[in-house]
Amino acid sequence: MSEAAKDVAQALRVLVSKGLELTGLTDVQLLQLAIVAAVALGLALLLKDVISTFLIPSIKVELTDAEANDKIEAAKYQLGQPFDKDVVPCYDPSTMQLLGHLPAMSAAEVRARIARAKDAQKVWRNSSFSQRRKLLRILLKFIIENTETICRVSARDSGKPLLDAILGEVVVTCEKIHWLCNEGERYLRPERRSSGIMSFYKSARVEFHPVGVVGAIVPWNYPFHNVLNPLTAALFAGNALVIKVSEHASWSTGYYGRMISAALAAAGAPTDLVQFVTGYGEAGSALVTGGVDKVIFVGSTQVGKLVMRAAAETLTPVVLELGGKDAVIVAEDADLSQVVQIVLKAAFLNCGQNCAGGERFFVHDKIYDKFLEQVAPLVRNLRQGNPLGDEPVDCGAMCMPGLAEKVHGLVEDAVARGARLLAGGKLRPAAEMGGQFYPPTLLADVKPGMKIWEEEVFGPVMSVVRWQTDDEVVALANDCAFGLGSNVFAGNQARARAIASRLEAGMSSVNDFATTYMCQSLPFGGVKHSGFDRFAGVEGLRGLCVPKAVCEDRMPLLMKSTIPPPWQYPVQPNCVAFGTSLVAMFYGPGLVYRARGLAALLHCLVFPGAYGKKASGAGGKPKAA
Ligand SMILES: NC(=O)c1ccc[n+]([C@@H]2O[C@H](COP(=O)([O-])OP(=O)(O)OC[C@H]3O[C@@H](n4cnc5c(N)ncnc54)[C@H](O)[C@@H]3O)[C@@H](O)[C@H]2O)c1
Repeated sequence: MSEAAKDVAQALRVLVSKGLELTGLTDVQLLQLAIVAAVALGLALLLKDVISTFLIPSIKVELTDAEANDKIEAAKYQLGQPFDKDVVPCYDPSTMQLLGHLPAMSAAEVRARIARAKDAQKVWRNSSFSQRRKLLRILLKFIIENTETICRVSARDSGKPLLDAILGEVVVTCEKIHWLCNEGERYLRPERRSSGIMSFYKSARVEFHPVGVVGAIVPWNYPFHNVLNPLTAALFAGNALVIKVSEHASWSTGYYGRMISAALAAAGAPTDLVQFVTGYGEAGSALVTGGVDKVIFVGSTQVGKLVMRAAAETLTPVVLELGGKDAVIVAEDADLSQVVQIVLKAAFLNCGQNCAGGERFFVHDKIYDKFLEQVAPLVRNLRQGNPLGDEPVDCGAMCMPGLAEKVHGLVEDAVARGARLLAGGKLRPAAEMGGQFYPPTLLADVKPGMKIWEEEVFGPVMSVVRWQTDDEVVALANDCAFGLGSNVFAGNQARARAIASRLEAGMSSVNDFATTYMCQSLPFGGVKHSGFDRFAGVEGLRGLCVPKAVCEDRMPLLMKSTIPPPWQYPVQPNCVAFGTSLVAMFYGPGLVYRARGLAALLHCLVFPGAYGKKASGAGGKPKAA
């Protein structure tokens, strides 16, 4: 036991014996008392928790037939079927069943929605953090009570298996709400900063004011999380949100939108605070230029550039969360029994339709064959089909029409240029498969020069690359236009960390995959063609605010700013000498400079007449006597 620990133990002994002396209790009685007190405290905390949970209002959301029963038969949607350009047709990509139509909004409708959100935000910006937490807790309670329905609706809209919906739609959303409720206020409260040397008598702080109306434009891969992600942060920061959902996954916003309206009403928030925009690129473009105060764009690099160009017209700030092509590096000493199942999830969760999805798997030469031997049969045995059918499936459908064909083109090109196809890789038309599917595919010996080396796949393809030295794998991984996430597995964690630190990416997970997103305190975002600025985490939350710098007198009765006499208009001949001596006194490198500065300052004040008549102060030097 260390000396310090011995001292503490001795102090405790003295305290207990004094306590026994004072109360007249035996040590057994004291122990009993302590146990009773601990149990009472535990019960009180439990009761508080039960009461506060009970006090969170519950909301009810009526379901339409198609939302309540995903087995009902509906007319089939034919790809390429002509339709009115004023509507967005919604269909289930796993079955091609037509789910309905939503309006393709005009620019005028988008602007009207922004105006409604603006009015609502004028009220909401004054809401307290406890009211904002209440809103989030209402949503969280609803999500917990309706997890399966939320996942089924998402599965129908986007074709993902229920487990993938739980992981990618619900868990991350709950984690985010939990973080916002627990830590959000801490990062949005005014933050003290140092006031500097010359302003030592001031107090300085940053205040985080809501930007106003946030415009979010989101893709189709996670229809629930893509809405709740910007919504929870934007509203918690005191903003309103206008959100443009993807034309390829709009149907579920009916259910999610009713959930949000009910939660806003139950929290006493203005119900116009969240506005949905449905439609195509024109509607998204109208949102960018329609008067929102900040744009969060989540989508492809190509469209991200258009958004940035449009936002330049109105000088609207943008966050760009764009494509990714994440590297997963596996070193020769990695624990394959851990790695194999993780890399399968990295490649095939949500059928590979993840921005931060594993696309490039760099496996060390020494374990390359063993890795492929273990992974290949598992990929071949992945079951694919309708996630809401009678048989369980591991992989679902491709949400976006035409994506399966695009992915297949990349696979064919890689095979033609020497890649080995070890699983999948066969395109079967939607009519034959009953839905838009592309099989889980494994490609070995992928190399630079293949299209798949450069382009984002956004589909169920695991491309495996061989490497030998750490320098080589870093160079290979960085040979990429994208830089969103990155992942390194090695038995030696320090080596994994060292490799990760050299990767050009916005995020790195060491001995895990994309785990940074489960830490909602961390920022999410990329470098290079994966975009810029950050969403999520402290940085993302504060990014939804205007960071206003405020400075005021620390003790106004004792000291306040006044312009020193030499600097008052008309300025005095000693004004420059006064300035130079002040600079030396405050910022001089060491005591000698500072003392000289002080002496010069005193001279300046005591003998102002020594500085001539000119305001220039003759270079700060006293005139010759
Ligand atoms: N970095 C991230 O956080 C993240 C997350 C998910 C997806 N993504 C990326 O999204 C892409 C897939 O999604 P997608 O196919 O829906 O992307 P996309 O860029 O085609 O569309 C995204 C959204 O932008 C809208 N849009 C289209 N043209 C527009 C315009 N001119 N102005 C404004 N909005 C416009 C679309 O209607 C849609 O709502 C992939 O590249 C993927 O990596 C990135």
